Amino acid sequence: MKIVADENMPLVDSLFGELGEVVRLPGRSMSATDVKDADILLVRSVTQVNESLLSGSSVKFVGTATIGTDHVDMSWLESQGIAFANAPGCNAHSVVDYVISALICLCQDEYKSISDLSVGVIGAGNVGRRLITRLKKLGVEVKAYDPFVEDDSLPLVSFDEVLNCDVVSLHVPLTKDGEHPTFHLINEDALRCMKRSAVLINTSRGPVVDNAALKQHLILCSEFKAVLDVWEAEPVVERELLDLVDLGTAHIAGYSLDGKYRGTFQIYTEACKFLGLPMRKRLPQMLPEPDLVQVGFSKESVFEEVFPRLVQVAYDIRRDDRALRRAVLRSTNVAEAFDLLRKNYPTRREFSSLSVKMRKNDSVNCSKFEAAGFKVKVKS
Ligand SMILES: NC(=O)c1ccc[n+]([C@@H]2O[C@H](COP(=O)([O-])OP(=O)(O)OC[C@H]3O[C@@H](n4cnc5c(N)ncnc54)[C@H](O)[C@@H]3O)[C@@H](O)[C@H]2O)c1
Ligand SMILES: O=C(O)[C@H](O)[C@H](O)COP(=O)(O)O
Repeated sequence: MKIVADENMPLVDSLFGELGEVVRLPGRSMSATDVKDADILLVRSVTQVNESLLSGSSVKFVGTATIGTDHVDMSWLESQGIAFANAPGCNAHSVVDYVISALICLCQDEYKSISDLSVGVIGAGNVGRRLITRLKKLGVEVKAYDPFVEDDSLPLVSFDEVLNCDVVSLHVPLTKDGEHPTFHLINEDALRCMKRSAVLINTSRGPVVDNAALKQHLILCSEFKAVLDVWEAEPVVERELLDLVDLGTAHIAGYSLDGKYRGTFQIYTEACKFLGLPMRKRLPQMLPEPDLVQVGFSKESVFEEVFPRLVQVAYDIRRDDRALRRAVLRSTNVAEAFDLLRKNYPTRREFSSLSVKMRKNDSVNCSKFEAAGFKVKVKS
């Protein structure tokens, strides 16, 4: 059996190696010739999986180690009887870590606490729900908008109402058809409805925000802030827009090691099911021990003061912002520099890989650290 896989997918050899011959290729330039005689195709979001890639090939199963599926023509795959799997929720916690790190960073600049904010979450799926849960437990006022979800446990409001929050964070798939398409969901009109001093965070897909309208809005409204992990013309990043946003990163919100491993593992699980083979590997055995396992604070520490520092120890979004700005400034080929940053992304672990050492009687702070996504170890 021949398995063609994106070269930037971890664990492929150890998981799929025993199923067949694995050939690893750059995802963005994968061609019909590359995949013609493959049985299994494993991709990430940079490979367009459609008729022109797969027509006449022997591919029977396609797996994408991503949450998003907008790069895959699923109806064509179905019409051809080609099985398909993505990895729902695989890196959802990583994206939530990213958003919390962004909020902490912006709050620090204004000497504010995260609990001073109201946050509007657009899209209450795997990422949105986890974000809502963590933020609510941290004392943040949260509202959510999702026309496809009915759930009394969620703080669901109308689109206009969600846009009225201090922060609006996008967690929708990129869709162009149907009753509620998300292409340019945030356009000139939506931006005008938001507060003048609002923050827009986009970790979904670039075209969910009309980038030209956002650029114009940032030029006209100096108080408005934007945090962009995804860009409309990826892998090209418009320099002028990058200069205007507060934080800009190279589509790495979901790039925790945990999330990437989970993504490959989820499609390995689906491939084994498809092939009717037993799964011989388990994910926890494969994840390495994190470098930083535990942190502790002095007796006098106050949660509000140590929490931002803890978040930045676990994941500091400013490092990824600096890396993108440096790459874009120095490179003559922005697209290549963007892809290289993603290919060489350093190991990042999820908040949940880090334990906070607490005193036995400190139940209030224990629950706050847990709410933020960290593990808590109580000193006996
Ligand atoms: N930047 C990254 O690294 C990264 C990582 C993971 C996911 N993503 C992106 O984030 C998206 C969301 O991830 P998820 O795991 O939460 O997906 P999900 O499918 O679990 O949830 C998406 C939610 O969006 C809702 N939705 C759809 N159209 C909507 C609309 N017009 N308005 C409001 N809500 C709408 C759906 O009902 C669903 O509840 C993915 O599709 C992917 O494109 C990006
Ligand atoms: O949809 C997803 O899961 C994310 O956007 C994913 O992290 C993108 O990473 P890529 O597949 O481009 O490496």
